[in-house]
Amino acid sequence: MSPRPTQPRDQVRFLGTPLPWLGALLLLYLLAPLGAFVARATNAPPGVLTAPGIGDALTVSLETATVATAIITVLGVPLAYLLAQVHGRIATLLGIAVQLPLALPPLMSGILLLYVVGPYAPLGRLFGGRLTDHAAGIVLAQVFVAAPFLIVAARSAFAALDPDLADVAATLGHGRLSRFARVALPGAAAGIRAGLLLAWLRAFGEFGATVVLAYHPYSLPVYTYVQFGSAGLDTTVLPVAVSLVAAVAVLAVSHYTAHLRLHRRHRTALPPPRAPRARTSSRLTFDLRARAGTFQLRIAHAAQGRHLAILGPSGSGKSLTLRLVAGLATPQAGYVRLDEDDLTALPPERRGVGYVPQDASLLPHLAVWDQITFGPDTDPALAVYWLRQLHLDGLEHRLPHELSGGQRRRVALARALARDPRLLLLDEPFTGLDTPVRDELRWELRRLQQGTAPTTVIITHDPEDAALLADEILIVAHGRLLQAGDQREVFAHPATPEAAHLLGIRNLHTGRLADPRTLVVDGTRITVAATDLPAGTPVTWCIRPEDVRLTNTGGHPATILDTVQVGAVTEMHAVLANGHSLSIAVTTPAVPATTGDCRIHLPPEAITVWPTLPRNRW
Ligand SMILES: Nc1ncnc2c1ncn2[C@@H]1O[C@H](COP(=O)(O)OP(=O)(O)OP(=O)(O)O)[C@@H](O)[C@H]1O
Repeated sequence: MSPRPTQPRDQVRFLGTPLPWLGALLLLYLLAPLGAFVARATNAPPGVLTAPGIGDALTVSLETATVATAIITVLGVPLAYLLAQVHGRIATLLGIAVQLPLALPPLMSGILLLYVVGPYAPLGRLFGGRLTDHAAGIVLAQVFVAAPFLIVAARSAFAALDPDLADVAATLGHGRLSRFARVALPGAAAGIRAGLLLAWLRAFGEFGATVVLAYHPYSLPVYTYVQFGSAGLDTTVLPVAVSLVAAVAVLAVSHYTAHLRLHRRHRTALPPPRAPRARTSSRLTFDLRARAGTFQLRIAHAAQGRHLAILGPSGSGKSLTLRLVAGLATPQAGYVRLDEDDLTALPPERRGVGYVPQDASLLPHLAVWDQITFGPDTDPALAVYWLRQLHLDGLEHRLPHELSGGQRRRVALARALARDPRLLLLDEPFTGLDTPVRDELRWELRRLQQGTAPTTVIITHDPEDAALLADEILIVAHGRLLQAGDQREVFAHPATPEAAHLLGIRNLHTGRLADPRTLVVDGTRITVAATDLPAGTPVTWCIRPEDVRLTNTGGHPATILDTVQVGAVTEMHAVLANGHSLSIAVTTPAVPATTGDCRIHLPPEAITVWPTLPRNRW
């Protein structure tokens, strides 16, 4: 989402505080010397505006600063990337080490460098003393003092990247180097550009280390120092003016290029579409043990169905399971198989698995067509097929921020499908979408599943997603499998109260068995299908709202407190005489909105009973 522009009212409020005055004070301090310089320069006697040798000094400074910045870029960007990847004590130590040159007075940095590249140091001798008092010495000094500016800025930019982008790129077939070049570099471009500018400016203005390491040839700052020392303040007017002009020119160019758009928009004609080749659906089998921090996951399943849903509460290990299957996380032990193929040892880019993370994770600098064909071996004809199937025609040139939430999800889906994966992994694909968009996309996905889409595994919190998009359900909680099986079977017979809760069954209560066929709930006796539990067992029981019947005779007295018509379903909130709440859902015939006394029938075969165990939670 793009940041909200500052409103004029906000600005007015800001102006009423002391903050602008504090900022203005610093700005005044920063600009005052420049103002004073301009005043002095305009009144300077004409004779001081000549400075023999200044052209050479300027050339030396421009060239050495540019070469130093090039070296800093080639070496510093990979170092910054590496530093953004490592964590812990080593990362902290490395971070401190690369920032040390910032803390040292440049003069001392020059002295330290002399120990390494000076004429009597081993490296200096190796180069016949040409690393000092030479342009090479200026470059070495500039690299030392200016490199931290790039490294610090680029490291922050790399660290701020959404890791899902690299994960998606991996599942699309991009190896490590390609992910660095195609995902990390463009993503961190703004930070790198800012770091480069700072590094160049710092290198251009470098004096302290340079004067120790390479007094000759004169760089512009050293030349200015020499002029000042030998002929006084007035003779520095021209060198200072030249420095200012050069710095302002570089800042202006940088400012202009910062607004140039890095992204490309697709302009060529699309090829004719090609449908994915028909194939038998693959069966997923896995047995995985993994750790994430203190969290332990142990999950195994041999899928019988073609489409799996993993249902579970937040933090139960659903995403971790999906990432393990995709190869984006490493298990402590176990395997992942697709049919007879063992994927366990394969990196994500070679698993042939499509992955759609929770928030679509589109690359911000790529237009829709480039997103969909981002996989290195994506067939453009297949990409066009999915573009059309997912109703994205006409949006090819749009950038992610120009798409709606639903369109972004469609692009992410098309991108994963365009590589023709054998297995499609979807991590909560409808989160954050409003109901109509969610419904539309859900039915769209179901249509694709029934057609050409590959085997799918979908993670969801929503039982409706599972009912619509899976023929097999896995319920996980606390890193363990609670129940797995055919979708209808799991919905009809949840294995535990926690599973029932996750399946969205609302009428979940406790009671005690008077005998294997009679449940007592706060004095109300309810007949259940025969259980093999002994009399006196404390139990948890449930009945689906749609299984509760309104009746004229028999049943239990109850009071309807509220009735709501939700589409074709009438939902009622009732209480039994003992005060227990019950949800009732009636589809046909339409029930008039009503409240008041009634009688309800709880069919014994619709009631599920579990012995209450101390660890049962929902
Ligand atoms: N990098 C990590 N370091 C430490 N713990 C982690 C890490 N990644 C995940 N976890 C922990 O692992 C557990 C499982 O995480 P996971 O993302 O798989 O949950 P989830 O079931 O997908 O949850 P949600 O529905 O909220 O996305 C959580 O308790 C989480 O805090």
